[in-house]
Amino acid sequence: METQRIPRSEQPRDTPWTIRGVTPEEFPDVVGVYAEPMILSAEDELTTEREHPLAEHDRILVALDGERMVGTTAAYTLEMTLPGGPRTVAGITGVGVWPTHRRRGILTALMTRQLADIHARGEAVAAMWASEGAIYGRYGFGLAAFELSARIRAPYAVLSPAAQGDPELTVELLPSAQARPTLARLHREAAATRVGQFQRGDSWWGRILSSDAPWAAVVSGPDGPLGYALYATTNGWSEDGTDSLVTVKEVVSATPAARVALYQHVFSRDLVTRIAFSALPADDPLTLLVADRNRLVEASSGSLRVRLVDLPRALTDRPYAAPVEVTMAVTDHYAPWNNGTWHLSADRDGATCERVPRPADLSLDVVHLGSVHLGQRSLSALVEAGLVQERTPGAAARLDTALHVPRAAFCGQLF
Ligand SMILES: CC(=O)SCCNC(=O)CCNC(=O)[C@H](O)C(C)(C)COP(=O)(O)OP(=O)(O)OC[C@H]1O[C@@H](n2cnc3c(N)ncnc32)[C@H](O)[C@@H]1OP(=O)(O)O
Repeated sequence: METQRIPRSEQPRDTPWTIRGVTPEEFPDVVGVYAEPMILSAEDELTTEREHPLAEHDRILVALDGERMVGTTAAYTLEMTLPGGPRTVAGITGVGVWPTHRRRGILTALMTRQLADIHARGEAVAAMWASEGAIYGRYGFGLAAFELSARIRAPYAVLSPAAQGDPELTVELLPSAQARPTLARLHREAAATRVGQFQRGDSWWGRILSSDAPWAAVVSGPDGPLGYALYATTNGWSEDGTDSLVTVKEVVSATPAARVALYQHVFSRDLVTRIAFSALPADDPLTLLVADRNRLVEASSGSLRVRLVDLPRALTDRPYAAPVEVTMAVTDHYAPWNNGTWHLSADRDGATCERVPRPADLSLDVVHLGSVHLGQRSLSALVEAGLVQERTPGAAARLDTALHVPRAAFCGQLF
Protein backbone atom coordinates (compact mmCIF):
# COMPACT_ATOMS: atom_id res chain seq x y z
CA MET A 1 0.00 0.00 0.00
CA GLU A 2 2.73 2.46 0.89
CA THR A 3 5.65 0.68 -0.75
CA GLN A 4 8.30 2.65 -2.55
CA ARG A 5 8.48 2.24 -6.31
CA ILE A 6 10.41 4.15 -8.89
CA PRO A 7 7.92 6.87 -9.80
CA ARG A 8 7.12 7.52 -13.40
CA SER A 9 8.34 11.08 -13.14
CA GLU A 10 11.86 9.74 -12.60
CA GLN A 11 11.77 7.66 -15.70
CA PRO A 12 13.22 9.31 -18.80
CA ARG A 13 10.14 9.96 -20.88
CA ASP A 14 8.43 13.00 -22.29
CA THR A 15 5.03 13.72 -20.92
CA PRO A 16 2.63 15.05 -23.55
CA TRP A 17 0.14 16.29 -20.98
CA THR A 18 -0.56 19.95 -20.52
CA ILE A 19 -1.82 20.82 -17.05
CA ARG A 20 -3.73 24.07 -16.51
CA GLY A 21 -6.39 25.74 -14.40
CA VAL A 22 -9.95 26.35 -15.64
CA THR A 23 -12.48 29.13 -15.95
CA PRO A 24 -15.84 28.91 -14.11
CA GLU A 25 -17.54 28.46 -17.51
CA GLU A 26 -15.63 25.21 -17.99
CA PHE A 27 -17.18 23.66 -14.88
CA PRO A 28 -19.65 21.41 -16.78
CA ASP A 29 -16.80 20.04 -18.93
CA VAL A 30 -14.71 19.37 -15.84
CA VAL A 31 -17.60 17.55 -14.15
CA GLY A 32 -18.09 15.52 -17.31
CA VAL A 33 -14.48 14.34 -17.26
CA TYR A 34 -14.48 13.61 -13.52
CA ALA A 35 -17.89 11.92 -13.19
CA GLU A 36 -17.50 8.97 -15.58
CA PRO A 37 -14.23 7.59 -14.14
CA MET A 38 -15.81 7.93 -10.67
CA ILE A 39 -18.90 6.06 -11.95
CA LEU A 40 -21.12 9.02 -11.11
CA SER A 41 -23.83 10.69 -13.13
CA ALA A 42 -22.57 13.99 -14.55
CA GLU A 43 -26.18 15.20 -14.60
CA ASP A 44 -26.63 14.59 -10.86
CA GLU A 45 -23.24 16.11 -10.14
CA LEU A 46 -24.15 19.31 -11.98
CA THR A 47 -27.30 19.85 -9.92
CA THR A 48 -25.23 20.01 -6.73
CA GLU A 49 -22.62 22.49 -7.88
CA ARG A 50 -22.45 24.45 -4.62
CA GLU A 51 -21.52 21.39 -2.61
CA HIS A 52 -19.58 19.72 -5.35
CA PRO A 53 -15.99 18.49 -4.90
CA LEU A 54 -15.09 20.70 -7.84
CA ALA A 55 -16.77 23.79 -6.40
CA GLU A 56 -13.59 25.82 -5.76
CA HIS A 57 -13.00 26.70 -9.39
CA ASP A 58 -9.64 28.36 -8.78
CA ARG A 59 -8.29 25.13 -7.27
CA ILE A 60 -9.23 22.87 -10.19
CA LEU A 61 -6.50 21.55 -12.47
CA VAL A 62 -7.14 19.69 -15.69
CA ALA A 63 -4.93 17.64 -17.98
CA LEU A 64 -5.21 18.13 -21.73
CA ASP A 65 -4.51 15.76 -24.59
CA GLY A 66 -4.13 18.36 -27.31
CA GLU A 67 -7.29 20.46 -26.80
CA ARG A 68 -9.22 17.69 -25.08
CA MET A 69 -9.76 17.57 -21.30
CA VAL A 70 -8.77 14.09 -20.05
CA GLY A 71 -8.03 14.43 -16.35
CA THR A 72 -9.05 16.48 -13.31
CA THR A 73 -7.97 17.17 -9.77
CA ALA A 74 -9.17 19.77 -7.28
CA ALA A 75 -8.90 20.83 -3.67
CA TYR A 76 -11.10 22.20 -0.93
CA THR A 77 -9.58 24.87 1.27
CA LEU A 78 -10.39 23.19 4.56
CA GLU A 79 -10.01 24.42 8.10
CA MET A 80 -8.96 21.11 9.56
CA THR A 81 -7.88 20.37 13.11
CA LEU A 82 -4.30 19.15 13.19
CA PRO A 83 -2.28 18.31 16.32
CA GLY A 84 -1.39 22.05 16.56
CA GLY A 85 -5.05 23.13 16.31
CA PRO A 86 -7.23 24.28 13.38
CA ARG A 87 -5.13 24.95 10.25
CA THR A 88 -5.73 25.58 6.55
CA VAL A 89 -5.31 22.24 4.81
CA ALA A 90 -5.64 21.41 1.11
CA GLY A 91 -8.33 18.73 0.89
CA ILE A 92 -7.59 16.89 -2.35
CA THR A 93 -10.68 15.77 -4.20
CA GLY A 94 -12.27 15.44 -7.64
CA VAL A 95 -9.54 13.24 -9.14
CA GLY A 96 -10.49 11.48 -12.35
CA VAL A 97 -8.77 10.38 -15.55
CA TRP A 98 -10.80 9.63 -18.64
CA PRO A 99 -11.04 5.80 -19.03
CA THR A 100 -9.30 5.68 -22.42
CA HIS A 101 -6.35 7.63 -21.00
CA ARG A 102 -5.64 5.78 -17.76
CA ARG A 103 -2.15 4.52 -16.84
CA ARG A 104 -0.39 6.97 -19.12
CA GLY A 105 0.95 9.25 -16.41
CA ILE A 106 -1.88 11.78 -16.26
CA LEU A 107 -2.48 11.48 -12.51
CA THR A 108 1.26 11.77 -11.94
CA ALA A 109 1.38 14.96 -14.01
CA LEU A 110 -1.66 16.40 -12.16
CA MET A 111 -0.29 15.52 -8.71
CA THR A 112 3.15 16.95 -9.46
CA ARG A 113 1.62 20.28 -10.43
CA GLN A 114 -0.96 20.25 -7.63
CA LEU A 115 1.64 19.69 -4.91
CA ALA A 116 3.73 22.55 -6.30
CA ASP A 117 0.64 24.81 -6.29
CA ILE A 118 -0.27 23.88 -2.71
CA HIS A 119 3.30 24.62 -1.63
CA ALA A 120 3.20 27.98 -3.42
CA ARG A 121 -0.07 28.84 -1.59
CA GLY A 122 1.73 28.30 1.72
CA GLU A 123 -0.33 25.31 2.86
CA ALA A 124 1.97 22.98 4.79
CA VAL A 125 -0.33 19.95 4.82
CA ALA A 126 -2.69 18.27 2.36
CA ALA A 127 -5.21 15.55 3.13
CA MET A 128 -7.61 13.28 1.29
CA TRP A 129 -9.83 10.22 1.33
CA ALA A 130 -8.70 7.85 -1.41
CA SER A 131 -11.06 5.86 -3.61
CA GLU A 132 -8.49 3.06 -3.61
CA GLY A 133 -5.77 2.57 -1.04
CA ALA A 134 -3.03 1.65 -3.52
CA ILE A 135 -3.02 4.91 -5.47
CA TYR A 136 -1.68 7.72 -3.32
CA GLY A 137 1.19 6.38 -1.18
CA ARG A 138 3.56 7.02 -4.09
CA TYR A 139 2.61 10.70 -4.00
CA GLY A 140 3.39 10.94 -0.27
CA PHE A 141 -0.14 10.64 1.17
CA GLY A 142 0.19 8.40 4.23
CA LEU A 143 -2.78 6.66 5.80
CA ALA A 144 -3.07 8.57 9.06
CA ALA A 145 -6.41 7.57 10.61
CA PHE A 146 -8.60 4.54 11.05
CA GLU A 147 -12.27 4.85 11.87
CA LEU A 148 -14.89 2.41 13.07
CA SER A 149 -18.22 1.33 11.83
CA ALA A 150 -20.18 -0.65 14.40
CA ARG A 151 -23.49 -2.43 14.74
CA ILE A 152 -25.40 -4.01 17.56
CA ARG A 153 -28.70 -5.92 17.79
CA ALA A 154 -31.50 -5.86 20.29
CA PRO A 155 -31.62 -7.02 23.07
CA TYR A 156 -27.88 -6.27 23.45
CA ALA A 157 -28.24 -2.60 22.57
CA VAL A 158 -27.97 -1.48 26.17
CA LEU A 159 -25.43 0.57 28.08
CA SER A 160 -23.39 -0.60 31.03
CA PRO A 161 -24.80 0.29 34.49
CA ALA A 162 -21.61 2.35 34.89
CA ALA A 163 -22.75 4.76 32.11
CA GLN A 164 -23.50 8.04 33.89
CA GLY A 165 -26.71 9.71 32.75
CA ASP A 166 -28.18 12.96 33.99
CA PRO A 167 -31.92 13.21 34.75
CA GLU A 168 -31.84 16.94 33.99
CA LEU A 169 -31.15 16.28 30.30
CA THR A 170 -33.95 16.04 27.74
CA VAL A 171 -33.86 14.66 24.20
CA GLU A 172 -35.93 16.12 21.40
CA LEU A 173 -36.32 14.44 17.99
CA LEU A 174 -36.36 16.96 15.13
CA PRO A 175 -36.10 16.91 11.35
CA SER A 176 -32.38 17.45 10.92
CA ALA A 177 -32.83 20.40 8.54
CA GLN A 178 -34.82 22.20 11.26
CA ALA A 179 -32.05 21.61 13.82
CA ARG A 180 -29.30 22.77 11.44
CA PRO A 181 -28.16 25.93 13.32
CA THR A 182 -27.86 23.95 16.55
CA LEU A 183 -26.02 21.11 14.81
CA ALA A 184 -23.66 23.54 13.12
CA ARG A 185 -22.77 25.27 16.39
CA LEU A 186 -22.19 22.04 18.32
CA HIS A 187 -20.19 20.53 15.49
CA ARG A 188 -18.05 23.66 15.12
CA GLU A 189 -17.01 23.47 18.76
CA ALA A 190 -16.40 19.71 18.72
CA ALA A 191 -14.47 19.76 15.42
CA ALA A 192 -12.02 22.36 16.72
CA THR A 193 -10.79 19.93 19.36
CA ARG A 194 -10.71 16.61 17.46
CA VAL A 195 -7.73 16.06 15.18
CA GLY A 196 -8.88 15.17 11.65
CA GLN A 197 -12.20 17.04 11.71
CA PHE A 198 -12.84 20.02 9.48
CA GLN A 199 -15.16 22.99 9.81
CA ARG A 200 -18.30 22.71 7.70
CA GLY A 201 -19.61 25.70 5.81
CA ASP A 202 -23.24 26.04 4.70
CA SER A 203 -22.75 23.95 1.60
CA TRP A 204 -21.39 21.05 3.63
CA TRP A 205 -24.42 21.09 5.89
CA GLY A 206 -26.66 21.18 2.83
CA ARG A 207 -24.93 18.11 1.48
CA ILE A 208 -24.98 16.18 4.76
CA LEU A 209 -28.56 16.92 5.71
CA SER A 210 -29.95 16.31 2.24
CA SER A 211 -28.52 12.82 2.07
CA ASP A 212 -28.87 10.07 4.61
CA ALA A 213 -29.61 11.73 7.94
CA PRO A 214 -33.17 13.07 8.11
CA TRP A 215 -33.44 12.99 11.92
CA ALA A 216 -31.56 14.82 14.66
CA ALA A 217 -31.94 13.78 18.29
CA VAL A 218 -30.86 16.91 20.17
CA VAL A 219 -29.98 16.61 23.84
CA SER A 220 -30.30 19.71 26.03
CA GLY A 221 -29.59 20.71 29.61
CA PRO A 222 -30.90 23.72 31.53
CA ASP A 223 -28.51 26.01 29.57
CA GLY A 224 -29.33 24.72 26.10
CA PRO A 225 -28.27 22.04 23.58
CA LEU A 226 -25.31 19.85 24.51
CA GLY A 227 -25.21 17.33 21.69
CA TYR A 228 -26.92 15.56 18.86
CA ALA A 229 -27.20 12.25 17.04
CA LEU A 230 -27.92 12.43 13.31
CA TYR A 231 -29.66 9.36 12.04
CA ALA A 232 -31.98 7.60 9.58
CA THR A 233 -34.55 4.87 10.18
CA THR A 234 -35.28 2.01 7.80
CA ASN A 235 -38.47 0.04 8.10
CA GLY A 236 -38.04 -3.73 8.13
CA TRP A 237 -40.13 -6.82 8.85
CA SER A 238 -39.18 -10.48 8.91
CA GLU A 239 -41.05 -13.72 9.67
CA ASP A 240 -40.15 -13.08 13.30
CA GLY A 241 -41.82 -9.68 13.32
CA THR A 242 -40.34 -6.21 13.27
CA ASP A 243 -36.74 -5.84 12.09
CA SER A 244 -36.25 -2.10 11.67
CA LEU A 245 -32.91 -0.37 11.54
CA VAL A 246 -31.48 2.87 12.91
CA THR A 247 -28.38 4.09 11.07
CA VAL A 248 -26.49 6.70 13.06
CA LYS A 249 -24.40 9.00 10.92
CA GLU A 250 -22.86 11.19 13.58
CA VAL A 251 -22.86 11.69 17.34
CA VAL A 252 -21.53 14.94 18.80
CA SER A 253 -21.64 15.79 22.48
CA ALA A 254 -20.15 18.40 24.75
CA THR A 255 -20.40 16.28 27.91
CA PRO A 256 -20.25 12.55 28.77
CA ALA A 257 -23.81 12.58 30.14
CA ALA A 258 -25.15 14.11 26.92
CA ARG A 259 -23.52 11.30 24.96
CA VAL A 260 -25.08 8.70 27.26
CA ALA A 261 -28.50 10.27 26.68
CA LEU A 262 -28.02 10.09 22.90
CA TYR A 263 -26.99 6.43 22.95
CA GLN A 264 -29.95 5.64 25.22
CA HIS A 265 -32.25 7.40 22.75
CA VAL A 266 -31.13 5.42 19.70
CA PHE A 267 -31.04 2.17 21.68
CA SER A 268 -34.58 2.63 22.94
CA ARG A 269 -36.50 3.25 19.70
CA ASP A 270 -39.53 0.90 19.54
CA LEU A 271 -39.64 -1.62 16.67
CA VAL A 272 -35.90 -1.23 16.09
CA THR A 273 -33.86 -4.42 16.30
CA ARG A 274 -30.61 -3.23 14.71
CA ILE A 275 -28.54 -0.12 15.33
CA ALA A 276 -25.63 0.71 13.02
CA PHE A 277 -23.06 3.48 13.49
CA SER A 278 -21.53 4.40 10.16
CA ALA A 279 -18.51 6.37 11.39
CA LEU A 280 -17.03 6.51 14.87
CA PRO A 281 -13.61 7.52 16.16
CA ALA A 282 -11.45 4.49 16.97
CA ASP A 283 -11.67 5.46 20.65
CA ASP A 284 -15.37 6.34 20.66
CA PRO A 285 -16.93 6.16 24.15
CA LEU A 286 -19.57 3.76 22.81
CA THR A 287 -16.94 1.02 22.87
CA LEU A 288 -16.51 1.67 26.61
CA LEU A 289 -20.15 2.28 27.50
CA VAL A 290 -21.94 -0.62 25.84
CA ALA A 291 -22.90 -3.34 28.35
CA ASP A 292 -21.37 -6.19 26.34
CA ARG A 293 -18.55 -5.16 24.01
CA ASN A 294 -18.57 -8.63 22.45
CA ARG A 295 -21.99 -7.83 21.01
CA LEU A 296 -20.78 -4.67 19.31
CA VAL A 297 -19.66 -5.81 15.88
CA GLU A 298 -16.90 -3.41 14.89
CA ALA A 299 -15.05 -2.91 11.62
CA SER A 300 -12.06 -0.62 11.25
CA SER A 301 -11.20 1.05 7.97
CA GLY A 302 -8.61 3.56 6.81
CA SER A 303 -9.90 7.09 6.35
CA LEU A 304 -7.79 10.24 6.17
CA ARG A 305 -4.49 10.32 4.29
CA VAL A 306 -2.06 13.08 5.20
CA ARG A 307 0.70 14.63 3.09
CA LEU A 308 3.40 16.92 4.48
CA VAL A 309 3.74 19.45 1.65
CA ASP A 310 6.12 21.74 3.53
CA LEU A 311 7.96 19.33 5.80
CA PRO A 312 9.77 21.76 8.15
CA ARG A 313 6.66 23.91 8.57
CA ALA A 314 4.39 20.95 9.22
CA LEU A 315 6.80 19.52 11.80
CA THR A 316 7.36 22.78 13.64
CA ASP A 317 3.72 23.89 13.62
CA ARG A 318 2.61 21.23 16.08
CA PRO A 319 3.09 20.32 19.71
CA TYR A 320 5.15 17.37 20.96
CA ALA A 321 4.18 15.24 23.93
CA ALA A 322 7.82 14.71 24.96
CA PRO A 323 11.18 16.26 24.10
CA VAL A 324 12.86 14.67 21.08
CA GLU A 325 16.04 15.12 19.05
CA VAL A 326 16.07 13.13 15.83
CA THR A 327 17.80 13.36 12.44
CA MET A 328 15.85 12.03 9.46
CA ALA A 329 16.95 11.36 5.88
CA VAL A 330 13.75 12.03 3.93
CA THR A 331 12.99 11.16 0.31
CA ASP A 332 10.19 12.96 -1.48
CA HIS A 333 9.86 12.31 -5.22
CA TYR A 334 6.94 14.64 -5.85
CA ALA A 335 7.78 17.58 -3.56
CA PRO A 336 11.57 17.62 -4.01
CA TRP A 337 11.98 20.69 -1.78
CA ASN A 338 11.44 18.26 1.14
CA ASN A 339 14.26 15.94 0.10
CA GLY A 340 17.27 15.88 2.40
CA THR A 341 18.44 15.26 5.94
CA TRP A 342 16.49 17.16 8.60
CA HIS A 343 17.14 17.54 12.29
CA LEU A 344 14.01 17.87 14.41
CA SER A 345 14.51 19.31 17.86
CA ALA A 346 11.33 19.54 19.89
CA ASP A 347 10.17 19.96 23.43
CA ARG A 348 6.98 21.13 25.06
CA ASP A 349 7.81 24.77 24.27
CA GLY A 350 8.26 24.39 20.53
CA ALA A 351 10.22 22.78 17.73
CA THR A 352 12.85 23.53 15.10
CA CYS A 353 13.49 21.51 11.96
CA GLU A 354 16.59 22.29 9.93
CA ARG A 355 18.68 20.70 7.23
CA VAL A 356 21.90 19.22 8.59
CA PRO A 357 24.97 17.60 7.02
CA ARG A 358 25.11 14.61 9.33
CA PRO A 359 24.17 10.91 9.41
CA ALA A 360 20.51 10.24 10.04
CA ASP A 361 18.90 8.28 12.88
CA LEU A 362 16.01 7.34 10.58
CA SER A 363 15.70 6.99 6.79
CA LEU A 364 12.21 7.23 5.46
CA ASP A 365 9.92 8.49 2.72
CA VAL A 366 7.71 11.52 3.27
CA VAL A 367 4.69 9.18 3.10
CA HIS A 368 5.70 7.74 6.47
CA LEU A 369 5.79 11.14 8.14
CA GLY A 370 2.27 11.73 6.76
CA SER A 371 1.10 8.44 8.27
CA VAL A 372 2.25 9.32 11.77
CA HIS A 373 1.44 13.05 11.72
CA LEU A 374 -1.94 12.74 13.44
CA GLY A 375 -0.47 10.64 16.24
CA GLN A 376 -2.57 7.55 15.52
CA ARG A 377 0.01 5.38 13.76
CA SER A 378 3.45 4.19 14.79
CA LEU A 379 6.86 4.68 13.20
CA SER A 380 8.12 1.73 15.25
CA ALA A 381 5.66 -0.49 13.37
CA LEU A 382 6.93 0.90 10.07
CA VAL A 383 10.49 0.04 11.19
CA GLU A 384 9.36 -3.48 12.08
CA ALA A 385 7.77 -3.78 8.62
CA GLY A 386 11.09 -2.77 7.02
CA LEU A 387 9.56 0.34 5.45
CA VAL A 388 11.49 2.80 7.62
CA GLN A 389 15.18 2.23 8.37
CA GLU A 390 16.32 2.91 11.90
CA ARG A 391 20.06 3.69 12.11
CA THR A 392 20.05 4.69 15.77
CA PRO A 393 18.28 2.12 17.97
CA GLY A 394 15.29 3.63 19.77
CA ALA A 395 14.96 6.67 17.48
CA ALA A 396 11.56 5.62 16.10
CA ALA A 397 10.17 4.87 19.55
CA ARG A 398 11.32 8.26 20.85
CA LEU A 399 9.67 10.05 17.94
CA ASP A 400 6.49 7.98 18.43
CA THR A 401 6.31 9.09 22.07
CA ALA A 402 6.78 12.72 21.08
CA LEU A 403 4.14 12.59 18.32
CA HIS A 404 1.52 11.03 20.58
CA VAL A 405 -1.93 12.65 20.49
CA PRO A 406 -4.25 11.55 23.31
CA ARG A 407 -7.50 11.15 21.32
CA ALA A 408 -7.77 9.17 18.09
CA ALA A 409 -7.82 11.19 14.88
CA PHE A 410 -11.25 11.19 13.28
CA CYS A 411 -12.56 12.84 10.13
CA GLY A 412 -15.95 11.18 9.76
CA GLN A 413 -16.92 13.02 6.58
CA LEU A 414 -15.76 11.89 3.17
CA PHE A 415 -14.67 14.80 0.98
C1 LIG B 1 -8.85 12.08 -3.72
C2 LIG B 1 -9.76 11.47 -4.80
O1 LIG B 1 -10.39 12.18 -5.53
S1 LIG B 1 -9.84 9.78 -4.91
C3 LIG B 1 -10.60 9.45 -6.51
C4 LIG B 1 -9.60 8.88 -7.49
N1 LIG B 1 -10.31 8.63 -8.75
C5 LIG B 1 -10.80 7.42 -9.10
O2 LIG B 1 -10.67 6.42 -8.40
C6 LIG B 1 -11.56 7.38 -10.41
C7 LIG B 1 -11.18 6.18 -11.28
N2 LIG B 1 -9.75 6.12 -11.57
C8 LIG B 1 -9.11 7.05 -12.31
O3 LIG B 1 -9.66 8.06 -12.73
C9 LIG B 1 -7.63 6.81 -12.60
O4 LIG B 1 -7.43 5.44 -12.81
C10 LIG B 1 -6.69 7.28 -11.47
C11 LIG B 1 -6.92 8.76 -11.19
C12 LIG B 1 -6.91 6.48 -10.19
C13 LIG B 1 -5.23 7.05 -11.90
O5 LIG B 1 -4.95 7.89 -13.00
P1 LIG B 1 -3.84 7.47 -14.09
O6 LIG B 1 -3.66 8.63 -14.96
O7 LIG B 1 -4.23 6.16 -14.67
O8 LIG B 1 -2.56 7.26 -13.16
P2 LIG B 1 -1.04 7.28 -13.70
O9 LIG B 1 -0.98 6.71 -15.08
O10 LIG B 1 -0.46 8.63 -13.49
O11 LIG B 1 -0.40 6.26 -12.69
C14 LIG B 1 0.64 6.58 -11.81
C15 LIG B 1 1.01 5.33 -11.05
O12 LIG B 1 -0.07 4.95 -10.19
C16 LIG B 1 -0.47 3.61 -10.46
N3 LIG B 1 -1.91 3.56 -10.30
C17 LIG B 1 -2.82 4.37 -10.88
N4 LIG B 1 -4.05 4.02 -10.48
C18 LIG B 1 -3.92 2.97 -9.63
C19 LIG B 1 -4.84 2.19 -8.89
N5 LIG B 1 -6.15 2.41 -8.97
N6 LIG B 1 -4.34 1.23 -8.11
C20 LIG B 1 -3.01 1.01 -8.03
N7 LIG B 1 -2.07 1.73 -8.71
C21 LIG B 1 -2.54 2.70 -9.49
C22 LIG B 1 -0.04 3.37 -11.88
O13 LIG B 1 0.12 2.00 -12.14
C23 LIG B 1 1.26 4.12 -11.94
O14 LIG B 1 2.27 3.35 -11.33
P3 LIG B 1 3.82 3.41 -11.82
O15 LIG B 1 4.25 4.85 -11.65
O16 LIG B 1 4.51 2.50 -10.89
O17 LIG B 1 3.81 3.00 -13.25
